[in-house]
Amino acid sequence: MKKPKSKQFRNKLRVSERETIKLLDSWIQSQKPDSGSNPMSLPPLPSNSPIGCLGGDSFSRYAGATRFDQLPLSKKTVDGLRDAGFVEMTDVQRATLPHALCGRDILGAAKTGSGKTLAFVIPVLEKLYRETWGPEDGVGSIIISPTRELAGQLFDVLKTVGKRHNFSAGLLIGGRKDIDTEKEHVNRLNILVCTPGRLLQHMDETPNFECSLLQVKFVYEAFKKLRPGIPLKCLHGRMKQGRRMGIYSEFCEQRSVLFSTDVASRGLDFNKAVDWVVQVDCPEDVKAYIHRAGRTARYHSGGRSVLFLMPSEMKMLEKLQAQKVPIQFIKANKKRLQPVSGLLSALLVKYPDMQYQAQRAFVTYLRSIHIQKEKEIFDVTKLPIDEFSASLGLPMTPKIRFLKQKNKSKTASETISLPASENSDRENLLEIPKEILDIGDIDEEEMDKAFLLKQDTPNEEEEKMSEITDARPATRISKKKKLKINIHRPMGTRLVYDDEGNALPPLARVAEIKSGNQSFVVDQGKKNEYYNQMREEMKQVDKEDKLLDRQRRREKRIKQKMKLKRGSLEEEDDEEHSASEEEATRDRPRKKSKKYYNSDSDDGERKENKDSSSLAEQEALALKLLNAMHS
Ligand SMILES: Nc1ncnc2c1ncn2[C@@H]1O[C@H](COP(=O)(O)OP(=O)(O)OP(=O)(O)O)[C@@H](O)[C@H]1O
Repeated sequence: MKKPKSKQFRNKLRVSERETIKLLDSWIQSQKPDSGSNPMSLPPLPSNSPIGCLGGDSFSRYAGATRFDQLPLSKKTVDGLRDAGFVEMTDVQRATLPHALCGRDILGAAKTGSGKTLAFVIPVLEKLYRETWGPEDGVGSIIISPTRELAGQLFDVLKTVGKRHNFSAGLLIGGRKDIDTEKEHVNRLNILVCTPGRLLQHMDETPNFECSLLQVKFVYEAFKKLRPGIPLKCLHGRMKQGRRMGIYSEFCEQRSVLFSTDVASRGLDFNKAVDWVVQVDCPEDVKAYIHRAGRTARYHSGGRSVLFLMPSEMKMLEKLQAQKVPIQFIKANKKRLQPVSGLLSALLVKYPDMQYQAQRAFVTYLRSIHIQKEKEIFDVTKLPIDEFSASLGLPMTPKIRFLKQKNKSKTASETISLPASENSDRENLLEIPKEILDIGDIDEEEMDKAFLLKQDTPNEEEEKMSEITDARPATRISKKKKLKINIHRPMGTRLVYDDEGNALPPLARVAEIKSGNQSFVVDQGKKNEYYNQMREEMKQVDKEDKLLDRQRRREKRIKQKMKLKRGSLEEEDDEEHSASEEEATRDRPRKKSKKYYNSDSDDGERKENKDSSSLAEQEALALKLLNAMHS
């Protein structure tokens, strides 16, 4: 058994790691390649050139590197690569890694087997390493693979190259039975390698599985922009532990408002710092209520707590009373209520990025209600969903996908073992027994689900269509094709320009510009009117388009008919022509009787001369006479 490392040794290790990270950061910053440049076009670094810090603030160039050890990588990654036999970089790795390491977004395409996997696995490891991501920091990176077998391969590469790091990682793919075990562990994993369907399943069903930071982040960002005149802070479980502690101590020292998820409700002792605890959503149970409210009135100091409940959640009051929680029921004075939805709509107009945050906040909140067990209190269907959406400033209620998929829960799971020992390098990554890796068929349903997620709000007709196509395998291919096309389709953004030609947010035309600054105020009525008008315009345009299309098709049909008719006439003519030629050469005496057409006939109808045989005889006779005259 390995001797546990002493606290002193661990501290020393941490300090040296922090210094290494500082050095790596300086190296990356000082030598970063120009954005959009191709490192492959630079002369390769000579193999014996010095690497890393060259003294003072000077560092070696890493764009143009040909070997992994010429890049600003952690020793853990370089060692992992070397152990696996990776020394020289492939082209795609040379082209992408210098950009990826300095935090740029990359869209890479290269032929199969060219080494794309390492081109994104290395930056994942390095990013988390330089952020000093630890087990308590939860999910830091998600790698999505279209198929289970590819996900399995990626996971193997990650395990091999990252074996010297201390991250936990998991392979989340469909096709396994017990998802509950996975749900218990997933929030403690640092790197997820998953297929889209399985990821969505966790997003829909796993409590607190939230990888986007969007209940608190939207509310916090929105209030910050509304400038309430008091410092605001935000605390959530997806924050790194160090940052969380920093916010916590700032909040204790400075008079401020802290927006927080339940992460702050347990354990954190704010001392006497908290005057009010405002619970804007219903706690999961009585225990959760007590934990939240318990952040105020610590020790001998006083404090207050207020809880907002929706009418459908009033049963929670009975539960609290049954547990002897002192409650004072307050009915809100409607005159003093100040709706914020108008202000938030204006914010969403001014900061279009926030529209997506608001949508996600809406869906995430409803999902958190949906997955609660106490259904007599938490019933999504009883919530005023449209009002809630409008209260976030959203012009339209987003579609709530998970409500429709209620009973469609897929089977899935795998045995996950968390690292058994801190001392074992190999076990620092989650081990998934290889034999239970499902490398079966490509999961079409997972792919479809992911594509559907991309389509922001499919209309009802499209949904009906997809139900029909689901039921008819023969049309399934065309459905998939359509969805694939949609994925790459540019989003339909409507741009409005001001007099000087500057692009404005979509609702700017119905907004009033506040004098002095560039902020917009959108009147709710005007906005609705605007959308109604747009809808009417679109209906009209649609009608005209359909009419035009019908006309065009009719004309085409007529043309085709005429062509066909002409074609058959010519064909017949040709046939007769060639037939008569053939016969003329083959069998002159049995020459076909001549046909005559009635030139008066407008419709081109042919009339065969009934006296054709006598005419032939007459011709023969005339010929005979002529011959006799010449002879
Ligand atoms: N720098 C390298 N040196 C040596 N071998 C490498 C290097 N990079 C990748 N490989 C090996 O090349 C093979 C293909 O790599 P990888 O699977 O990453 O390719 P890919 O481009 O992702 O392929 P696909 O498009 O088929 O998924 C693997 O066996 C991998 O171990």
